[in-house]
Amino acid sequence: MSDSHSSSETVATLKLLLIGSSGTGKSSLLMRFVDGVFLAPDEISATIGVDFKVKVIDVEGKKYKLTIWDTAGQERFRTLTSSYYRGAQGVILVYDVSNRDSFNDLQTWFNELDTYCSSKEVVRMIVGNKIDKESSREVSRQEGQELAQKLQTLFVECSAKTRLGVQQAFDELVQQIIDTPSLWQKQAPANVRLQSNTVPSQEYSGCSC
Ligand SMILES: Nc1nc2c(ncn2[C@@H]2O[C@H](COP(=O)(O)OP(=O)(O)OP(=O)(O)O)[C@@H](O)[C@H]2O)c(=O)[nH]1
Repeated sequence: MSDSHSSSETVATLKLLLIGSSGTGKSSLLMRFVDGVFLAPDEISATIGVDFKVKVIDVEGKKYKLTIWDTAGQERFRTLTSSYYRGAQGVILVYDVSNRDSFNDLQTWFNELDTYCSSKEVVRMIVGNKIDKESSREVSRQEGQELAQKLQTLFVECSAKTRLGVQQAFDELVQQIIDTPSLWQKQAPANVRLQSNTVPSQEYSGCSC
């Protein structure tokens, strides 16, 4: 997969979400993936509400527009939760490998995901971030893998700081979405007359939840 600077002729727009407890590095992962940067702790602030970034990527000669949504981990900043989940095709649940509480919190995040995004097709991935903090690691790679197996999600460990594993995480998630056409190939051709009980879509109608 590679970057593309033009958003023309995109095959589909894919909506991806980042969820997980506060401070796990969701905004940092988004910035690393989209902008290629990592902000120092004194340069980054907690997300208030929702933020999103757009990136066009090239997969096997076809362009896909990713809209990647980053929500606040802190409960008091979370609003409009259901609209945030609506239409998502891929969800990344982030924990911090140096913070066991953030790993234990994953079940709660998973429950929220199940509540708002009941479709079994939506691609889920657990990401253990901050692997550069190896000396203060509290959650082993094996534990992460076992939870992912139990919850039937993809699993990647990474570091937004060093960028190790970040591209791989997004690549695997997007590839799995592309391999599940029913998630995003719901657009009716412009010249097809829709049945009266069919809701017309604009660019796509990947509302999977
Ligand atoms: N060492 C290290 N620190 C990281 C990494 N990713 C993020 N951080 C730091 O962790 C802190 C929290 O990062 P954020 O990206 O703001 O976390 P968040 O999950 O978006 O937090 P909320 O917006 O409150 O939900 C910041 O000080 C980051 O610099 C990483 O891979 N390694």
